[in-house]
Amino acid sequence: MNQNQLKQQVGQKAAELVEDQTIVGLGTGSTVRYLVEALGKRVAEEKLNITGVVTSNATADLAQKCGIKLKSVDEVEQIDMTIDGADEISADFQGIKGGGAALLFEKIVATNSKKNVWIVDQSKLKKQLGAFPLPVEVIPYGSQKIFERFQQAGYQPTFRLTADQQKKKTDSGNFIIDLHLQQIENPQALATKLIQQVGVVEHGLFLNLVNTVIVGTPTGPQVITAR
Ligand SMILES: O=C(CO)[C@H](O)[C@H](O)COP(=O)(O)O
Repeated sequence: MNQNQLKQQVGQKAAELVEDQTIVGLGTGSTVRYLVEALGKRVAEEKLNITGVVTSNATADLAQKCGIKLKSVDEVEQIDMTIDGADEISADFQGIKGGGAALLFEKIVATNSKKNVWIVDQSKLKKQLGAFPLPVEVIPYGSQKIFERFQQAGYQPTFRLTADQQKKKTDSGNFIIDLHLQQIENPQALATKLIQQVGVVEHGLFLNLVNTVIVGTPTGPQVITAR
């Protein structure tokens, strides 16, 4: 099974977990794409009555095409369950997200959800976080100064660029600086340091947010729940 097939497997499995009459947070990325398509199918075939709260314009476009009705996070009291992808997950269920530049809305939706589930292929499971570059969303004004401070701290930053070499803009019009850290010894301490930096809007460390992960493996999806 290739990586895409594993992503499809967990996207479809997660769609089965969604109950009728619930409010569902919909993450962003290629794995979530399969989830949204499978949910759209359930809406059409089973008349499943759900409301989606999206985490990006890309997911909003897809969900609308799939016939899923949407509300913004501010229009709902609470989200019953959010299902999202991840870039890395450590053994203690901490994660890095933001590979798709949607980390800000993803974290807002996740922190307003009763339950968070991540869907990943098995390559995303790691002993320790940090091999995947850690995305940090920064406001454009002063972003060069933040970049230089990250350089001085030894974080090996790079601005994320578009295909035509422009600084990538998030759905909120911010830039992404990716930190090439290799290993993150203390995710909580780093998270605290980053968020204290003026101009940093959010970072891709998602800590203590998830307790269920569905992992795609060649022998089928495995649901792992934190103790
Ligand atoms: O955090 C994200 C977007 O900001 C994605 O969930 C993460 O990058 C995983 O993406 P994919 O499912 O395409 O591997």
